[in-house]
Amino acid sequence: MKKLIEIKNVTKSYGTKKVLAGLDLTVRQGEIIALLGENGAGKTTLINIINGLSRATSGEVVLFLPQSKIGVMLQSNLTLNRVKVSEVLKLARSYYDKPLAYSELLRLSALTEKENALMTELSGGQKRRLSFALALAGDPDLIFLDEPTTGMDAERRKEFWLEIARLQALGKTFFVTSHYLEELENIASRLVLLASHVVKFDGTLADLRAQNAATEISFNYDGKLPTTLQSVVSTDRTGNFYFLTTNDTNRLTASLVPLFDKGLTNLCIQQNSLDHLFGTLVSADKGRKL
Ligand SMILES: Nc1ncnc2c1ncn2[C@@H]1O[C@H](COP(=O)(O)OP(=O)(O)OP(=O)(O)O)[C@@H](O)[C@H]1O
Repeated sequence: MKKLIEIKNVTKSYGTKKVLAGLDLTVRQGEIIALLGENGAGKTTLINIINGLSRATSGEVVLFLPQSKIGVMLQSNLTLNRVKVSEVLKLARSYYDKPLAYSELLRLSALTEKENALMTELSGGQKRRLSFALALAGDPDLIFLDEPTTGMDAERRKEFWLEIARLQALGKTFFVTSHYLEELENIASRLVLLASHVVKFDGTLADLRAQNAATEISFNYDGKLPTTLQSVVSTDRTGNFYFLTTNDTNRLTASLVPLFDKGLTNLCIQQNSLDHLFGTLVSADKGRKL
């Protein structure tokens, strides 16, 4: 697929504070990249550098598309006093030679019923959706979404991600940051984890599962687990709730069978979640630094 951005050896420091140190990344058309990292890892800094809102201390960002074909949905909503939804959408369109049709922008904002409402009258989730539509006003090919679903309820989040999937099918590319990892799990085609100032992981969820532990097994059990359990990668215990990970589900489950007669209940087997894998990677990274 066509290259859209190439980031080469980018570093960024604020005074003596190092945020990015030799970061390399290539973005290709049609990808939905989830940019992951703890608070302060440098996600917004990287997005700002790519968009020319902040300057890298050194290194290079090469764009293979015009800046006007990049849309950005910032982390905070812009709210103008005494301006209606319809007016701000029309204003955003006026900045571009080939904007999306007004009716399409209104549909993307999911505010058809609120077309004549003032921006100040919108709820938090509605403001987020309006910010999304504004980012799409110029019909961009690459869209940055910084914490896009903050304030949206479960149903609105679902609708939002369906819209992203629809736009991806049309060839649009997305770069997303969110602390709601469960919603990125299904949509992201690629995960990029920032930690210790560099890209610590770059690949698919399947790659991440293969490199760590593919499956989570949890259950309730009173007492200590026997040493006969097979293929356990990690064990966590809170009271009588056990949380195990494994790369060989069948072997571990088979070795748990004798515990059914000894009070094991609520056995649950599922694919390792991005939430848990992220935690594993971040703590491994911190462990290495000690
Ligand atoms: N203008 C600035 N001046 C000084 N330090 C800054 C500035 N902007 C960001 N930082 C620092 O750079 C680091 C990275 O911040 P950044 O906002 O990029 O992190 P983030 O990964 O987006 O975090 P979050 O998940 O909380 O949004 C933080 O330690 C932050 O305090």
